[in-house]
Amino acid sequence: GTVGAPSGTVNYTTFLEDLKAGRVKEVVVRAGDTRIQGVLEDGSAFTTYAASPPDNATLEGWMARGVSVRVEPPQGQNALGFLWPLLLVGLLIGALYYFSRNGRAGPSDSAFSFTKSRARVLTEAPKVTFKDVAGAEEAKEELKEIVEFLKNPSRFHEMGARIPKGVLLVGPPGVGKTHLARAVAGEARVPFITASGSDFVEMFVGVGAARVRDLFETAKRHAPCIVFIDEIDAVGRKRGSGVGGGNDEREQTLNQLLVEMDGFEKDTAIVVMAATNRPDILDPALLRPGRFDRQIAIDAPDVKGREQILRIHARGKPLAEDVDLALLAKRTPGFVGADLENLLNEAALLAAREGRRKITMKDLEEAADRVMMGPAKKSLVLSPRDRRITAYHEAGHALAAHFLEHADGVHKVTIVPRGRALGFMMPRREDMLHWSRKRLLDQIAVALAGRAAEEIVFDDVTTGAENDFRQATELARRMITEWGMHPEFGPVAYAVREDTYLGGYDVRQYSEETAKRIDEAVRRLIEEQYQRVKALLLEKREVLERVAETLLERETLTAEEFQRVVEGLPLEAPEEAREEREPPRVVPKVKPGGALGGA
Ligand SMILES: Nc1ncnc2c1ncn2[C@@H]1O[C@H](COP(=O)(O)OP(=O)(O)OP(=O)(O)O)[C@@H](O)[C@H]1O
Ligand SMILES: [Zn+2]
Repeated sequence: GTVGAPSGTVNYTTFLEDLKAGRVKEVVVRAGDTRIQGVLEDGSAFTTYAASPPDNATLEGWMARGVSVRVEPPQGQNALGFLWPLLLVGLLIGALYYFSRNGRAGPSDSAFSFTKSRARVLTEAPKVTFKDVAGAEEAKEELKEIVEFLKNPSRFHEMGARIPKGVLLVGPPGVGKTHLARAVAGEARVPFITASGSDFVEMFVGVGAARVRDLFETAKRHAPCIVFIDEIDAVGRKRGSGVGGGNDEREQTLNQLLVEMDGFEKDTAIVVMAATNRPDILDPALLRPGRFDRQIAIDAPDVKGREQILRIHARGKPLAEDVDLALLAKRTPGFVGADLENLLNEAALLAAREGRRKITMKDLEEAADRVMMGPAKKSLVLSPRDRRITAYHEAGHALAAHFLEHADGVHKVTIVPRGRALGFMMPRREDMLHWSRKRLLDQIAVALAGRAAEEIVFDDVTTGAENDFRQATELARRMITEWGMHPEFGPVAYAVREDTYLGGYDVRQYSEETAKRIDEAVRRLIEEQYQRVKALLLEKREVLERVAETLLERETLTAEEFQRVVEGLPLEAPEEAREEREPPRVVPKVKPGGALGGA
């Protein structure tokens, strides 16, 4: 590869031609992402976008052509990790299927070192401004001061005002940390110099430190400016915490960074912004006054924020009349900016592929499913038995979601496999802030309902409920240890959650003996809910059969279709049902009680 070769964006077709002609040397893809980056034999770098994330067979095909393929872990992994337990009740995971696929592909064997370009300098101020950043109002407010400073540093210096040198943006992946930092530079009309923490992670002692020095030399030449370091945790990890003790190279790099931050003269107008989703693993020295002493948290957007983000990214995209972005925002809890941008892009591709001129609501809904779960695997042929099990499992989730008073109702239930799931039931959930005890219990019951249905109908159970159990158990445990919702344990915080944005991990605050009691109580709580939901399904056995059989016939049921099947009404023929779909009727549900936060 070449160092810092400009990475031009090419058409996917061009890429395929290059591929056929043997001109492609290396590619890097991110699992679940449509972006493909690579290097041609002549050393030039390129970027292209596939219509859907390349699957293993495709990657194997490329490898067979002598291309060296590297697959990086999915970007949205964390965002999804936190979304799963909250949004998707009822993944039936084909564990065996999944593992066998992954075991076979193994593209990571052929990893190669993709030469990282060093700091990228945008000498022109970026065009992005605060109005391109939706939501994040508090963050923008806090950053205004920095914008003012960069616009007119001497005024601040004359006043002897102390301006933060370093600002740490903290938040889960894809919430727009980079986007926001770029907007600060855009607002202030100053150059934006970016680097990623991983650019500095090198094998050879001294290289990383030299790059840090380089970065700040560049910055000084362009001041006033913003230096942005993405993934600062890659260099900023606590010292001495490396595997097997110290890592000289990394420590030297970190030390160099500290030296540089201390070293600006008082009147240098450089603001260093950095982003991380793991503030907890940063070396405390980085957070000291005069370094990254200002932290700004950016959270996943709420429904309003999601709608605004959708509006921003829908600009310039032709939307059909039936498109309701507010409704789409409601249906995408847990989605971050990057997911929403991706969603609109996927929808545009879907419409374009079918030769339509406008993006419809159906495109958007399909795109949302794709972003969440990966593209539908239409070609995956399940055995009749697997299909039946999946249908009953998902029907179980759906019935529980429908009949339990405090559950969320059904938005959609399907046995079309997607991503790792063989089917799923998507609840009609609109917000995730208010969780009452009753709602949580129903939620646990809904999660367990898939397995309960399997047990009732097949008198046997499968491995497909792994994720359901993880979800149910986590909720049960948190009800007891964090939310004070178990009579035996009272309103005591047994566990304090560390704010890692990675699902958090618990710092235990209780004795061994309490730990045992908690485990026992979790087990009892889950067992109770399992029995409760199993009794419900037994009572509604007829409806269960009806829903499962209809699923086997139609594969997917929308909210209204599900409602009709439950009531025993006939469905329209599949085609018409699709064409003239009425807006879904919102079945009013009991509004959940007091704000519990952190749910
Ligand atoms: N609040 C927002 N308003 C508008 N667009 C957004 C917003 N948040 C994210 N996006 C879009 O999502 C894309 C990804 O965001 P960005 O790369 O800034 O996220 P990030 O938090 O830096 O993620 P990572 O930690 O993975 O680098 C951006 O290109 C931007 O267009
Ligand atoms: Zn399930």
